[in-house]
Amino acid sequence: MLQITGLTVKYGVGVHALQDASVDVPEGAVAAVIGGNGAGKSSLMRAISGTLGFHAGRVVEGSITYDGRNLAGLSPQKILRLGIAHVPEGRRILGEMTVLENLRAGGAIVRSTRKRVNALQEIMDRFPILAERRNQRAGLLSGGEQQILAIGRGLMSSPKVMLLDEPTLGLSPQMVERVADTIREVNASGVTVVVVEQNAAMALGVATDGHVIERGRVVLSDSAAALRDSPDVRRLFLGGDVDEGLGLDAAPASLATLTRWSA
Ligand SMILES: Nc1ncnc2c1ncn2[C@@H]1O[C@H](COP(=O)(O)OP(=O)(O)OP(=O)(O)O)[C@@H](O)[C@H]1O
Repeated sequence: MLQITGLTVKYGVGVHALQDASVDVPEGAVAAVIGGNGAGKSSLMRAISGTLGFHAGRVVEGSITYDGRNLAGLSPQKILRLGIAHVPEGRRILGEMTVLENLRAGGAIVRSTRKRVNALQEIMDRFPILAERRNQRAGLLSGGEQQILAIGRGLMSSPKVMLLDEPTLGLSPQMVERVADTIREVNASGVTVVVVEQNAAMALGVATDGHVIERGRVVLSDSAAALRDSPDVRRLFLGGDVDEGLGLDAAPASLATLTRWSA
């Protein structure tokens, strides 16, 4: 469904954030992209959603195709209309606005009023916490609730693909579990998900496929189950048994090199 081939991304004149990165995301998958700080994970998401320009970045080589269509040169609005929603790192909730206003903002670009009303109802039904707090200022929600709101806002455009950038950053273990369940629900409703995480245990716990990025290069791609079982991935990214609870035992990703994979 989404094919990233030989992608090289640069910021300014010097910084290579991604080099020759290739990732295939089949329809219906949950693809986890894991790696340490500064590995290039957010840059991959920005490249897909066409938002690199907001960060003074650009694709200098390679291609991204979605349902066979090359996304090169398309605006973020056009990519959103085609069915790819990006929930960026940091959630970007409008804290002074209500939960409802935040959700409506998510559908503003792509939907008719009638479709927006229907989407809103579906999201309220799916996430009771958002329905209960619909008229409260979004800034009063907990971090985890704000993440669920950010996901709900992304769903307002009825995407076929959702890009989630660090959805569990700064959340309590209980909230990490809740966000993981939300990702599963979103996927079960037919949305293909790409989730970028430093919490590798959470990401590989919900994913079907996984990709390890190290210093701008995709050094390993396999099924999530194979990555969970890989001694190297366990040592570098998991630090515990993922089956024992979504990331609760996870050590932060090590920046130790994975050179033998990148050879
Ligand atoms: N707007 C920018 N201008 C210049 N360099 C940038 C910019 N954004 C990211 N970079 C650099 O590009 C590289 C990849 O960054 P990116 O944010 O994609 O990594 P990441 O894996 O998402 O890291 P993190 O988990 O810390 O967000 C890093 O060296 C980073 O410093």
